[in-house]
Amino acid sequence: MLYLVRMDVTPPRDMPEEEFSRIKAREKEYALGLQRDGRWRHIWRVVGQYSNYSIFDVSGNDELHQILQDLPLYPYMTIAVTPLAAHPSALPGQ
Ligand SMILES: O=C(O)C[C@H]1C=CC(=O)O1
Repeated sequence: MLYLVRMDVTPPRDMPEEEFSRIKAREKEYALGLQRDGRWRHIWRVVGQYSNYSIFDVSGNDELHQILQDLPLYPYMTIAVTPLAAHPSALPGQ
C-alpha cells in the first residue's frame, strides 16, 4: 500500500545542538535504509520549512505505524498520513 506522509519537525528548544545532531545522523541512517529496501520511495523537502513529504510503500497501516514510531526524530515530529489508492485516469504503471 502507498501512503503520502507529511512530517513536520519541531526541534527541542532545550536540547544541546550536538545531541540533536546525533539524533539527526541516526535519522538519516534509518531513512537511507528504508529507501534502499524500497519502503521509503520518495522524500521531498517542503520549501522554507523543516518538513518533508514522503511516499511509503509498505504492507499496511501497522507496518507504517511501526516505521514512523521508530524514527529517531519521532518525539519531535507532527505526522499526517494519507493512504493512496489507484486513480482510474493514471497511465498503467504510474
Ligand atoms: O529532515 C526531515 O524532514 C526529518 C527526517 C526525515 C528523514 C530524515 O532524514 O529526517
